[in-house]
Amino acid sequence: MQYVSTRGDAPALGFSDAVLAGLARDGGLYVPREWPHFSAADIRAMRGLAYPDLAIRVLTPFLGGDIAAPVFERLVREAYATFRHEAVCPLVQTGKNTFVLELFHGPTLAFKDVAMQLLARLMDHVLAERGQRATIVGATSGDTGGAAIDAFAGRDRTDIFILFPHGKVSPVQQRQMTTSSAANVHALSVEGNFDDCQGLVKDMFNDHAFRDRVSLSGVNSINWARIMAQIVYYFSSALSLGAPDRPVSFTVPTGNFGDIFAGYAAKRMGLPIERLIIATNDNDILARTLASGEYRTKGVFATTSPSMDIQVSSNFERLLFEAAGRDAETVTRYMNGLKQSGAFTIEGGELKRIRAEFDAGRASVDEVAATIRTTLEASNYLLDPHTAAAVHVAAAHASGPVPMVVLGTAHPAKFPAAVEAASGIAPALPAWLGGLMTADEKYTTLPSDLKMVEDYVNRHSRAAR
Ligand SMILES: Cc1ncc(COP(=O)(O)O)c(C=O)c1O
Ligand SMILES: N[C@@H](CCOP(=O)(O)O)C(=O)O
Repeated sequence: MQYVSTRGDAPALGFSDAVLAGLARDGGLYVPREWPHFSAADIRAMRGLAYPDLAIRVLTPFLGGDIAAPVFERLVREAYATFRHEAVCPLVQTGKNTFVLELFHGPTLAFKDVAMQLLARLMDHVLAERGQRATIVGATSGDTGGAAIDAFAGRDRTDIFILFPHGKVSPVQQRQMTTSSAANVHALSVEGNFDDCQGLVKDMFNDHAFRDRVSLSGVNSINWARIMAQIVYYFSSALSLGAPDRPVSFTVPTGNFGDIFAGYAAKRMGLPIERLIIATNDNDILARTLASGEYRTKGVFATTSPSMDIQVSSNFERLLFEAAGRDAETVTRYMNGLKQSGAFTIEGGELKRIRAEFDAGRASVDEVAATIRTTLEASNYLLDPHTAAAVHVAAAHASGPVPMVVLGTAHPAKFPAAVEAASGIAPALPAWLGGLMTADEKYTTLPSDLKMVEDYVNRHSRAAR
């Protein structure tokens, strides 16, 4: 299996190289050259597999032989042994034909753990085989950072630098990043918003001299392995609901478009997915884009679902590549428009292809709060604000006999203030995270300035030459 860049101007890479590369050298994102495909019989044969076994079955075609089968199997089993639920990603019924797929039973209580626990082990393995070190730089609106720090803390071959927006993440999220005592962990509080942090990370990748000097790698969903690992839970949940003999729809709380792109990938691989529904909060650029065909950034609003407070939705580029028939020139033109004027217009045929697979809706802060309250009353189920945004949007798209699965992306205890204000219940952190809110914090505050951030990384990375 080879991976190609959405901008068409970077060399195609094998799996291990694509994992280490993160962003392609032409600024694009790697996607598999072709989608592996499972027949209905293949999918039927996956029924009853435990989550790690399913992950091995679904993901092996992406490896292209780069990782030996027994090694991959060990890494997968170790990754999912860190989860506190036997099913890893259990499916819970919350309504007549509606379900929440709980993705928050990993070490940091968000769906990011599902991919990050595997990615850290994969990277470590590849670096060890090659006798190399890497510098990992990541941007977070709250959850990726904590998950990455948990997964990479103490690993000798990597130093990890996480940029989070100063004062714009929840206290629990901040402490998951700032209380690590591992010497290879660097939490950087950037004076800006998430888009600024993500822009800095992409600029570091596009500064090739810097990139090569520090052996830069990325763990945001620009990294193909992040998307890849997230494909598995679409299979696990659809199988529980009768796939391949019964279609399923998914509503996904969306920011950077990574999680829902994994659903699109699952569909391309043969999983019978009826609709993929993008749920946004007040930062509704994707809902506006699907409605109008124009992708136009405007200011970021602070909401009660901070991890979705995003305007530049990185993985939408991967979908544009597919919708444009894999025409990298079209994608490059769109992305240049975005860089120059903060906007681009999607052409008719592409928009039609996107609308054929996706719907979109938005939940305001008030609608999120009302959904937390009404779901608790009706189903005795406490939602976090991100999942609540999706439950609100899903209600408008539920269609007859097709089950609707909402991706439950975070545990309510990560956002206790918003959840308590909405429901009157202050969700407690699990006992094993009990010391988090009293542990000492360690982080560095930096302006949103490329040179200053690069200088910091350069001085603190053991991979820097
Ligand atoms: C809790 C939560 N829900 C939803 C999202 C949106 O996911 P994605 O960025 O993959 O669209 C995020 C951030 O990524 C998140 O942390
Ligand atoms: N919501 C994310 C933003 C980064 O997304 P990623 O999936 O590209 O890592 C977060 O919580 O940090």
